[in-house]
Amino acid sequence: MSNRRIGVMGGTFDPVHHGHLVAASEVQARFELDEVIFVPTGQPWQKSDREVSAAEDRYLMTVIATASNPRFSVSRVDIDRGGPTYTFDTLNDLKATHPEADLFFITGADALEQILSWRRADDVFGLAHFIGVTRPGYDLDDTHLPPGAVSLVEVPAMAISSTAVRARTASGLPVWYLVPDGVVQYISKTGLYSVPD
Ligand SMILES: Nc1ncnc2c1ncn2[C@@H]1O[C@H](COP(=O)(O)OP(=O)(O)OP(=O)(O)O)[C@@H](O)[C@H]1O
Ligand SMILES: O=C(O)c1ccc[n+]([C@@H]2O[C@H](COP(=O)([O-])O)[C@@H](O)[C@H]2O)c1
Repeated sequence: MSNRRIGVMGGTFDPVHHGHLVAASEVQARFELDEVIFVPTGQPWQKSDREVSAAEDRYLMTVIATASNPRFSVSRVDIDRGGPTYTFDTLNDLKATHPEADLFFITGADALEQILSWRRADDVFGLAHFIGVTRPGYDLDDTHLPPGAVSLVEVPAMAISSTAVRARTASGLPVWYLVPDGVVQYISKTGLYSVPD
């Protein structure tokens, strides 16, 4: 029997949006993945220059956003480990719980650009095959990465960022259709991203 094929979509997801979901869905189909596990970060250490929402809010929004897709699930490994999140740890933890699986780590073009600055960057490529996906505004390039370690995939262009969703909410602009309906409702119910009066 062939190994189970598991996609891993790591992100801060503050909040999760349709850019993340479309990328995961496209890679799932193209690479015939059995499932895609979304892994919200604990502390995203390369975003330490800004406030990041509570891990539980980011986790719950990711659960809400992925609940309707039977091939999507959400893992708490990075949140429960505590401390700064390193993909080296994420992949080792997922390998321990899924020893028979082949892992495929999905990243947008912007994250792919930064990979050599990650902790133990040389070692992460031995733990998963990396899949870089297109993102409007960024060049998708893997010439800085080990040959054969990365596949590049064009996904439907979604010019959406979590930064824009937070900024729109703070300015009172709608975020309907940028994030799933349940996430719009979660943001509104909790007051996340609103500027206090
Ligand atoms: N619109 C998009 N299209 C393709 N990939 C995306 C898109 N948005 C995010 N990604 C990828 O999803 C992963 C998680 O992204 P992240 O949670 O940091 O979202 P973000 O929109 O970049 O957030 P922020 O604006 O807060 O920096 C990264 O690999 C990122 O490159
Ligand atoms: O391993 C690292 O040092 C590292 C540094 C920055 C980002 N990452 C991972 O890259 C993914 C996208 O991160 P971000 O910050 O763009 O949301 C997420 O899974 C992070 O844990 C990993």
